Amino acid sequence: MPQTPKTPNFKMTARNVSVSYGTKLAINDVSIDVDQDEVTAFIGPSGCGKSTFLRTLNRMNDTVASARVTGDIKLDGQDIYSPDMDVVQLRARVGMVFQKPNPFPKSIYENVAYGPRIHGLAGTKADLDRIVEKSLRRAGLWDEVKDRLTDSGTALSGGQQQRLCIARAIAVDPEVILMDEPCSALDPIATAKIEELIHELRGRYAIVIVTHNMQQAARVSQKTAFFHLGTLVEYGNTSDIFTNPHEERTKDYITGRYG
Ligand SMILES: Nc1ncnc2c1ncn2[C@@H]1O[C@H](COP(=O)(O)OP(=O)(O)OP(=O)(O)O)[C@@H](O)[C@H]1O
Repeated sequence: MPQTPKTPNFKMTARNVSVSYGTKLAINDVSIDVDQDEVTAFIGPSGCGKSTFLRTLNRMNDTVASARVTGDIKLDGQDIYSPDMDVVQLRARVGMVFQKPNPFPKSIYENVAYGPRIHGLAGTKADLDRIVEKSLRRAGLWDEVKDRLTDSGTALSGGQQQRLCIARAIAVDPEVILMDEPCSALDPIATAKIEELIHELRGRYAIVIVTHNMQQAARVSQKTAFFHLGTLVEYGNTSDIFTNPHEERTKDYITGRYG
């Protein structure tokens, strides 16, 4: 039976976004919609601008002095580059998980409790305990750490550390989670756990993932964007991008002709 196309439910919209570092143009005129209910993957050869574009979605590029972003990016219709946007609040709403797991050198509990505490999300210690447990459960880590919440987060395995970082992002109740090559430092078993987790989190959060691994993009995402030399070459349903790409450059990349 033919599938009824899903009604789009856009959480973020980017229009004509360009990014330069000094005089070097890293992203040129990219427009994309991020659907609330889907996982969106960014793929493309090294240096094509995937991470740069990802970081525009929660203004992480603000931290790079030479970076200049132009164009228009909206979250629920609100301009995230508007002068009255509270960037701390924005980064709680649009959370981020990095390539290398980066837990704070604090206890497992504190890693997760820190954000809710500074954002005033818990009135009492019992509230905070509940948020910590819920976030660790959602990140698929609770059973492994519930008896050692006071141990240091940095003592966990790499895969557990990455799930702790996901729990830390979840704890402040984000709407969007950006993941910048979240499995590149992990072994295949830890990678499979993160991919499983992405499946479980889909729908609750809009998820955007940068990955070098095309099989991973095919496994975890519903939409794929292919970047090359700072431009968005093709964006569409993951199944179409991998089986029936429209653009020659996409075809060459997914068949391994370059990259
Ligand atoms: N902080 C920075 N300062 C100057 N140039 C930068 C900076 N970050 C990235 N670039 C340049 O911008 C371009 C895009 O880099 P970016 O890291 O976004 O690409 P990428 O597709 O994510 O690459 P990779 O897959 O290797 O991580 C590259 O030419 C890179 O050298």
